[in-house]
Amino acid sequence: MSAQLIDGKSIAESLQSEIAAKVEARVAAGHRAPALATLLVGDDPASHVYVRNKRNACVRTGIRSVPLQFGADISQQQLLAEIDRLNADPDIDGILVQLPLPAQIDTTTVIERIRPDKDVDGFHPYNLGRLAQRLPVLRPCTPYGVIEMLKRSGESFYGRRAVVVGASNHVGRPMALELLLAGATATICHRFTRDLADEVARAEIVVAAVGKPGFIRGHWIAPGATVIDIGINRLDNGSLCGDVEFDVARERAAWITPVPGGVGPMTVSMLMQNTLTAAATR
Ligand SMILES: Nc1nc(=O)c2c([nH]1)NC[C@@H]1CN(c3ccc(C(=O)N[C@@H](CCC(=O)O)C(=O)O)cc3)C=[N+]21
Repeated sequence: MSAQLIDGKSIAESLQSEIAAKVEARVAAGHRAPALATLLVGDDPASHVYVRNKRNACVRTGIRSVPLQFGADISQQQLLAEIDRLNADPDIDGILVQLPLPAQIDTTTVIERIRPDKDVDGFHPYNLGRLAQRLPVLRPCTPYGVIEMLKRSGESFYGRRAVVVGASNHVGRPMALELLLAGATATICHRFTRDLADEVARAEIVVAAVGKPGFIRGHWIAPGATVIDIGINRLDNGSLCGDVEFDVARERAAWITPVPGGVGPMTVSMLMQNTLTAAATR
């Protein structure tokens, strides 16, 4: 049996239409359009796809995009001064600093400088802490997108065994917190996990967030499982692939997300949602 594909791209598009309607209603009620400032430092080629997709999503939802670009040699102090300016600007609702940053800049210092109520990435310790305490405000876009995608495909979480592979601050950890909030039994696996194949084989929901092409072997997947692939790996031939050995996994899973066209577009839609939320709670 071959798994059903979860069409993240089309779910993300429906979500953007709903966000567009809400933005339009706000504007009709006399508010200005929500505004998102994005700060791109240097030019990491991998950032371009994401930046382009964000720009398109802003156009589709009616969110005002304020793109700011800086040379790779900008000092930390200069970048922090930009954030301070945007923090204080009443016409800006959301601030996103594209990661990774060049080596002279300390990422934690930068993230912690963004006002929590403008932190549309949901990376600030305030927002992660709120999620950990079941009181989410601005939620990290990728994990939030995975939950929204599964809800909209009619999947339930209560009591289900979910295994997240990857324990990063921005994806794996908040993913486990989201699954826990949704009622799943959440396990996080990482580089010191002793028997990864066993952990994955026990999972009814597998979420891969490793950043290594084909790292999750298809034969590990339990028959009938739901497989969510967060990996976005660019191969030498220019194509994108996920962390899951897709062709084998899809013959065992009941539901699986493709790469591209799965979680990536959902991340972008949740960024639009967070920007709208930030504007509405201003
Ligand atoms: N502060 C910050 N926040 C982020 O959320 C963030 C970041 N920095 N740095 C880079 C990563 C990567 N990321 C992507 C999100 C969506 C797609 C995406 O839309 N992918 C599509 C497009 C594929 C294509 O057209 O090639 C897909 O998977 O179908 C890609 C990459 C967000 N990131």
